[in-house]
Amino acid sequence: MNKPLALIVDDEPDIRELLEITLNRMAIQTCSAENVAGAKALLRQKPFDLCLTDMKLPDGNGLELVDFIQTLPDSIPVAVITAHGNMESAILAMKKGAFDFVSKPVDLSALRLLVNNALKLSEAGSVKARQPRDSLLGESVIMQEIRAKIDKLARSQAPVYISGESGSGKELVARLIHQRSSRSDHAFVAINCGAIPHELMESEFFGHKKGSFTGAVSDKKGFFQAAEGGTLFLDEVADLPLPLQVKLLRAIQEKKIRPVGEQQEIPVDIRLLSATHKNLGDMVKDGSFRQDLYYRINVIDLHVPPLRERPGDIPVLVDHILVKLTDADSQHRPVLSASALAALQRYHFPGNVRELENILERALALYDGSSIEIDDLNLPADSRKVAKSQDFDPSLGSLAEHLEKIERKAVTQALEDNNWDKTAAAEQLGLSLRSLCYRLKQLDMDY
Ligand SMILES: Nc1ncnc2c1ncn2[C@@H]1O[C@H](COP(=O)(O)OP(=O)(O)OP(=O)(O)O)[C@@H](O)[C@H]1O
Repeated sequence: MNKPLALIVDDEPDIRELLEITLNRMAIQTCSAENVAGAKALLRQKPFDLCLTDMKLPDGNGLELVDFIQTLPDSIPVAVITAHGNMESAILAMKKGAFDFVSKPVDLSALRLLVNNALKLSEAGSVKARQPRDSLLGESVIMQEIRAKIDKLARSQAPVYISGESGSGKELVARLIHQRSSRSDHAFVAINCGAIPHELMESEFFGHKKGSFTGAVSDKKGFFQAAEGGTLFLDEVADLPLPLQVKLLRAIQEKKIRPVGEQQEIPVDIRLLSATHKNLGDMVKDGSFRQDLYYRINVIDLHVPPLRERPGDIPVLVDHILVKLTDADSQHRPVLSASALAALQRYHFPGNVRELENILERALALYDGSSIEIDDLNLPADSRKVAKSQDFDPSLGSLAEHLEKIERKAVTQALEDNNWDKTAAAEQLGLSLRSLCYRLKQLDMDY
């Protein structure tokens, strides 16, 4: 098998040499450049598997190379070498598509981990070819965009902050990023930060040594060590108490943890994903969430929109859930009447996909065995009224056309009610301003 080929870009000969020796010992061939121009020329000539670049170069900076590599037909993993403590440039590089960073002075064991992760990424198409075990369903434009973003993010080590309402699919998104990444052979550890008693948090996160406190009867590994080599998903990250936020920030920044009662720090290799249904930005403003931690975990932001903003996803979700709940194949699953489906598409789903699962589970217990009707869904009375008055009649057009008509009517009504003030109309419709603008564009009603 051919040895992988890495490009090293640094203007300091000593550092170039150190990196070359380290990589050569890992059976990786290397080429070096001392500036941006030289690096670009080599990148055009040779099929590299990886690039390691210093940030400060005589004729420019490493970010230019990160940008340049994204434009190549076969983009390769690129990691930046940053001055110690300069998290800003590391974060900026990851936002631009660098898959990770290492800080100076370069810790060789951290470098080896990084290089191994990078090379797993470039194993010919292995990431893309890997079959996902879970799938994020939905044919709406926004869901297609989210799936494409997941594929892209799976190739990076950057922390991702997933926002969205409860039950909208944030954990599923996190699992998919992990399953499609080079870390998928290691653990995906999902933690609900709101469910851990505050006094146990430090030991749960970082582990403890036997005898370090009453009740510590043996050494215990924490979540970080459980996720070693894999992904740590912090759900409800907004619920972390301030003292733990400080410790978490340190662990992420240094890539090291110190178990309770232990003198030595232990290096850890995890990818951090986090989520919450709360508004972390507001919490930073009111001082209940640390700005520096927010900045660090929110390198890449991925928003999962509520189900009511993508009613077009409901049919495929219904099919999937009914198959899952009844263990039937897709041809023998129970079916929904057209009016029941239309009612679901009108419903505002405060509990999102999780609520849809519950509604269907209940309906399966109630329906008469032929098809699931509106009454079997047990939706709140007001949403049923609307649905009945707007029943779907297939002779008048397709379901998509029918839904578009309803949507157009509701949007126009809200704009008229609010004197064409988009912000107020969005509020009335229970949408963010951004989603209203997006919908206006889709409906060709942009003004
Ligand atoms: N697009 C989707 N395709 C298939 N299943 C989905 C989709 N979105 C959500 N689900 C399912 O809905 C349920 C809730 O999703 P998930 O737990 O990921 O939501 P969440 O946003 O993390 O919720 P919470 O904020 O309460 O933790 C899960 O069973 C998940 O598999």
